[in-house]
Amino acid sequence: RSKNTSVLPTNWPILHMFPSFMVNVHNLHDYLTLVLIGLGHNFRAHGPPGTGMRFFITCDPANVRHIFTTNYTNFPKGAEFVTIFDIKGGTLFTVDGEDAAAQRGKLKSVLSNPRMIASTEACCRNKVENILLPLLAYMASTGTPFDVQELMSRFMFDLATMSLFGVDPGLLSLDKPPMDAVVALNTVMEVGFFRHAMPSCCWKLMRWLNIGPERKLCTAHKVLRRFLVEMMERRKMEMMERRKMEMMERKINTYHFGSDDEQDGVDIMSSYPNYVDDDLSYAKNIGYMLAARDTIGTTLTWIFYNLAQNPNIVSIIRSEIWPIASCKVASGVDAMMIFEPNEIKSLVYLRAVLYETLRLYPPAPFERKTVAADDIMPSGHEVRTGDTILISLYSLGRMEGVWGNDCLDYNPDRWLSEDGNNLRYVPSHKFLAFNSGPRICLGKEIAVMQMKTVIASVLWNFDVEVMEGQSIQPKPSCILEMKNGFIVKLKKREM
Ligand code: HEM
Repeated sequence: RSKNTSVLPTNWPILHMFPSFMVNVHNLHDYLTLVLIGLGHNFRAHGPPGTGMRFFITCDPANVRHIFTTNYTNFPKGAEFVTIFDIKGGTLFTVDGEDAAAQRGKLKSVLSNPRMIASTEACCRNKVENILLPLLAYMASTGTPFDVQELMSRFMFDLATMSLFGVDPGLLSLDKPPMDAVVALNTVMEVGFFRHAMPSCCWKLMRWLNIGPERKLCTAHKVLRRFLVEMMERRKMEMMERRKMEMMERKINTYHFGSDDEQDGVDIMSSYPNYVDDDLSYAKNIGYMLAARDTIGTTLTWIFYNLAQNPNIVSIIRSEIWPIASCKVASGVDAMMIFEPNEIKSLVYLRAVLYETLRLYPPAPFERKTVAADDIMPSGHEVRTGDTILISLYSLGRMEGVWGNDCLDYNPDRWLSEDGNNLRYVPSHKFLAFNSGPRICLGKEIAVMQMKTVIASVLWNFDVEVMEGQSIQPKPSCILEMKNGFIVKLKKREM
């Protein structure tokens, strides 16, 4: 991959590099990658005068370590990020400093509570066994092509809502119920991308006039508010029902030794008993839905896409699963094999497949930080107070200087130790998909468990056939979804 100077953005008088980025906005991640290759992992870009757009764009691991770990207090998310994601305002996803530390501490203890982990595992496993696999078996028996991205989006939406509210909205179903709230979440991420790319005065004017993407976002807010209110109501009803049942059971069983504590639900809302229906709670719930749903749903789709191009890797995954499968009996009408999260936890090659997908297709393709005080990057670049730093995770995973000359090949082996039995250590400033430093993702192990459960169960029971003539490309959004989805057909495996 020689340095191609023809892709470098033209530095126009007045408009600077703004036109080059606007022309390539439909393909921004790949365009940025080419520019970062051409300019040695870092460059500076300015918007038109008066817009305050002063960017330093990087995918240099040494700079990443400096920004996310060594000097991270100097690189907060910043006020502009908060206005861009005003929907998540005041939550962990937009704040810094002590406020972030307090919210993070609380959420970390909620997500690492063993009862919460057990409940998340059970929800995922049951959803795969009772809904996902039978639905896929039906698709296979009727030879119906379907969009993996839509299916995974429905699946993850149900799981994220269940872990938040303890209520299953039931979007993953043969009847394909309307997915307005899913579309609304996607709109939040698409309009977020648009806001990142535009001078803030432009999108703020559009918001004031309620036109274009801002109008779409306004409608999305209304849909999401309605959805969250409905989920809270359903949660209340279901909890009342549960309590009634428990009381009846207590009357019947005079030897009941359980405490009230043990009867409490294990969804996330139960850990926030002082819930009030205000803007902050709304923002927290939306933030959680975006963190837990979009990331995994998107990654699962890219995994199936990559595996479809690499049947040899599918065979290796099946060989790794075989010792577990050979001790089990298939269940259900369609005789399918389901794998317990605990059984597949230690599968090293399957984890390498997830990481290899996240390297090339990180669901959060870029991070945005602000410079609090003038600083010099390890690369030697100076940054000034108020500058915006964009870190391209998408490009970082595709740099020859970081991953070697096969950086564009899909090769899970690169994650394995020499004997293939363990994972190789790769520092998070090189593999940034789950973020790095004190703000590293809090849901990494939950995500790995859910993705492994889905991939192992689907690959063991089905062969995946990709429909021809598709154009696979990322959508311009803050989440790396596919623009046109990914259509496949399934065939039940004979065993
Ligand atoms: C493939 C799956 C996932 C990926 C690639 C991923 C990636 C990330 C990234 C890049 C961030 C930093 C975001 C930012 O700074 O703006 C982040 C933060 C976070 N993630 Fe994840 N995530 C995944 C799944 C999850 C899940 C399932 C949960 C919850 C169960 C979760 C909870 C969080 C939380 C709470 C934060 C905020 C941490 C903080 O700001 O201190 N993530 N994640």
